[in-house]
Amino acid sequence: MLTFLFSTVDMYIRAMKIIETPIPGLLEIEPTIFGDDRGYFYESYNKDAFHKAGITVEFVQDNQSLSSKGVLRGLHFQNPPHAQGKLVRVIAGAVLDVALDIRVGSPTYGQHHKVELTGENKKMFWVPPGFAHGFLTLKDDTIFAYKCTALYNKESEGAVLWNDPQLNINWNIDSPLVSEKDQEAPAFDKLKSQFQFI
Ligand SMILES: Cc1cn([C@H]2C[C@H](O)[C@@H](COP(=O)(O)OP(=O)(O)O[C@H]3O[C@H](C)C(=O)[C@H](O)[C@H]3O)O2)c(=O)[nH]c1=O
Repeated sequence: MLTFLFSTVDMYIRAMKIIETPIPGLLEIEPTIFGDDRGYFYESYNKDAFHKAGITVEFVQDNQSLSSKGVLRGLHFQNPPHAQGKLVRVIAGAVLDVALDIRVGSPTYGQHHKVELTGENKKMFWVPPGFAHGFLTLKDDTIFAYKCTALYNKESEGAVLWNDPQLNINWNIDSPLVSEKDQEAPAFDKLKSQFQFI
């Protein structure tokens, strides 16, 4: 029975359910939501629960952004030694969130995983260092919040072109609102990734 309770695919930890993705290391997380006639409560981060789930990282910076519908931010990363792991979620609204494996030597190098994060589903997504990250907002007034395992370091920032056809990411949109910086990001085959798969 214990084995069943702690299967490797869905581990039920006190405050959350961990769901593995086709890319090892990328995890979807469903927190336990406590609802009552006032509304809801949930732990958006619990160090003990995360460490028990194997996410034994320390977060050092929290970020938050507001976007209208049809905004695409990404695909971004910071190069080593400033690489960031990100625990991302949507406080209000909805996004299609994407993480792209840019670790040289990884069996899933160049592959991505998509997940819809919304204020309703309160789902979270753990994106370790070694992935480029981005999202497309699906609703107006979407508030995106995330914890980072390394501080912002502008000089180490890198990006991959969001609609590079070789990545085959289906964003379901032709013309999102993208920053000039993101529109000029290099194609994946021009990326000289500094991340090694270990
Ligand atoms: C990321 C960041 C930005 N900034 C400043 C730099 C710019 O003056 C301004 C907006 O930055 P940017 O246009 O890069 O913001 P996003 O496009 O939302 O970037 C983020 O979007 C994707 C989805 C990510 O995963 C990254 O965490 C991050 O790159 O905030 C800071 O001061 N600190 C920071 O940590």
